[in-house]
Amino acid sequence: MRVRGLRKEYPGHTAVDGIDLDIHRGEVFALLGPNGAGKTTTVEILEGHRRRSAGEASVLGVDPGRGGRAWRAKLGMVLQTATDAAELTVAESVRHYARYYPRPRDPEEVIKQVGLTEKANTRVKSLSGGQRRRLDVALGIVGRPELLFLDEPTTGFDPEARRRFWELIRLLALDGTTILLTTHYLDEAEALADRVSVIANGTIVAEGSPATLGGRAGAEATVRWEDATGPQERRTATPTALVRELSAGGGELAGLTVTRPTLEDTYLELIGPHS
Ligand SMILES: Nc1ncnc2c1ncn2[C@@H]1O[C@H](COP(=O)(O)OP(=O)(O)OP(=O)(O)O)[C@@H](O)[C@H]1O
Repeated sequence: MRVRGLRKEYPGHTAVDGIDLDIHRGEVFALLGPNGAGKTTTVEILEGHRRRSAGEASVLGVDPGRGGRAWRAKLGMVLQTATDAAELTVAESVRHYARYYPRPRDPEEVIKQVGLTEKANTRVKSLSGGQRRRLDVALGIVGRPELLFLDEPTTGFDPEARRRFWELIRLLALDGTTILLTTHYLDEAEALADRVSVIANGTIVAEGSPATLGGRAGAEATVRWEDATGPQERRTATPTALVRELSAGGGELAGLTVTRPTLEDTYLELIGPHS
């Protein structure tokens, strides 16, 4: 996927203000950013659901503004707003969706992968919020997409469902599926994404791997410990040397921790000036 200078103007408001993206085949890419940053608008343009005001975009080699049926069949989507077929059962919904695609996955297998086997014969309207979201994921992947868009896919998931979903995404990525994900969960981005972009006010403010974003890899460590006078804290680029110096007397250092900025710390620092 290649995007250059993407813009979206609404009356009196620029939602996306010149975004460039390169997402390679088989890559898991996460878009991060505060509410209203322009993530969903960007994703919807790339899915062919929204017209752009300016810029270039190529998604699986096709301009998403002009993608036809064959192009659409190669995409999978989990949108923010749930699909509505409340009277059908889970199994009926997934089977129904599978029929739209030339090479669908086995619906029963997909239902199992999202952990809904026990609910296969339950009507969609009777599912809990998190179960409903898992069904959305099932519908997004049943067509065996080459490119999968996931817009805040795990909102409402319990922790176990989230871990299970992460496993599923890793399997899909191993299988060669390209994945574009938006999320507010920084641990999710860290667990899944090869690369992330941080969007604020419609522009990209940082891009990189979760480990190196915003200079994170080279950031100073914070060393904390306790001595007779109470809790101590020092920031240093050479924590090993500091710990060696502190422990020269041979005793244990009470309460010793060495931490680096988390992805969340880095993210909050990046968007700070924009929020
Ligand atoms: N149809 C619309 N008409 C006018 N403004 C819109 C429309 N859709 C979105 N916007 C505005 O565009 C901006 C970007 O919205 P968008 O939904 O892309 O943000 P987001 O990054 O996905 O946020 P969130 O994290 O809350 O989902 C917001 O200020 C929003 O109010």
